[in-house]
Amino acid sequence: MKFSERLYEKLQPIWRKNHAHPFVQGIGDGTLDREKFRFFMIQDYLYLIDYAKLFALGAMKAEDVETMGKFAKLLDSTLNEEMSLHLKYAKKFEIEELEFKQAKPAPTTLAYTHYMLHVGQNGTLADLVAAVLPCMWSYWEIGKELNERPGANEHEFYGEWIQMYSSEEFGELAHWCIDLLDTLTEGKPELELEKLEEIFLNTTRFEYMFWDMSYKQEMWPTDE
Ligand SMILES: Cc1ncc(C[n+]2csc(CCO)c2C)c(N)n1
Repeated sequence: MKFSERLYEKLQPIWRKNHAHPFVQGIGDGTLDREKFRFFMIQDYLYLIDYAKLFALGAMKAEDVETMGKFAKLLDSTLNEEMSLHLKYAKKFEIEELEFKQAKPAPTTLAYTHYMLHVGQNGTLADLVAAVLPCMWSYWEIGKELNERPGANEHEFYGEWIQMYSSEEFGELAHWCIDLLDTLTEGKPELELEKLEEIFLNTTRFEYMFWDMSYKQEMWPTDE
């Protein structure tokens, strides 16, 4: 069994929760409160900055030129393509550039990105890939599912989001990352695989927490 197949089985209960979450359902049927989406976009903008740094770390740790080049491309496309969606949404939701620039990470954003950066900086390339994979894989699955709903990808607010994450380009990205992890884990001892499984599970959990945080627009409780 490929390592990714084993992970796929493990993550099912959390993915079912992700798909059923009112934030995700609200994107799908277009009923999501705009303020919640606005909060999500700003936190996601901060998330992407740190996430992009993981691709820089991936390029550092890559063991061949092809993988290094792919990470470099990903760094570029996260900053210049995926973020352009956020900036487009900023216009729709009247978010000033300054609001992005001055935004501070909520506890879940900070915990999630710092956990990934910790793993990326201190671990192996396989550790790093296990940490970043749930982000790509789960968005692709959610994007595909929502895209199948009649009219969802044409919704005036959330349609573009669905179009982006259900696109072939994002599918290929997720598959590249899955294949890389499978290659890196081939023939590795069980103890090492268990460690990777835990990293993967932690960021899968953080993906759920990110939806939940956004739905609740959760900031620091001490600042309220
Ligand atoms: C919390 C959170 N999780 C996943 C994504 C999706 N995503 C982020 S970077 C990337 C790949 C390269 O751009 C993908 C698919 C997101 N935006 N926010």
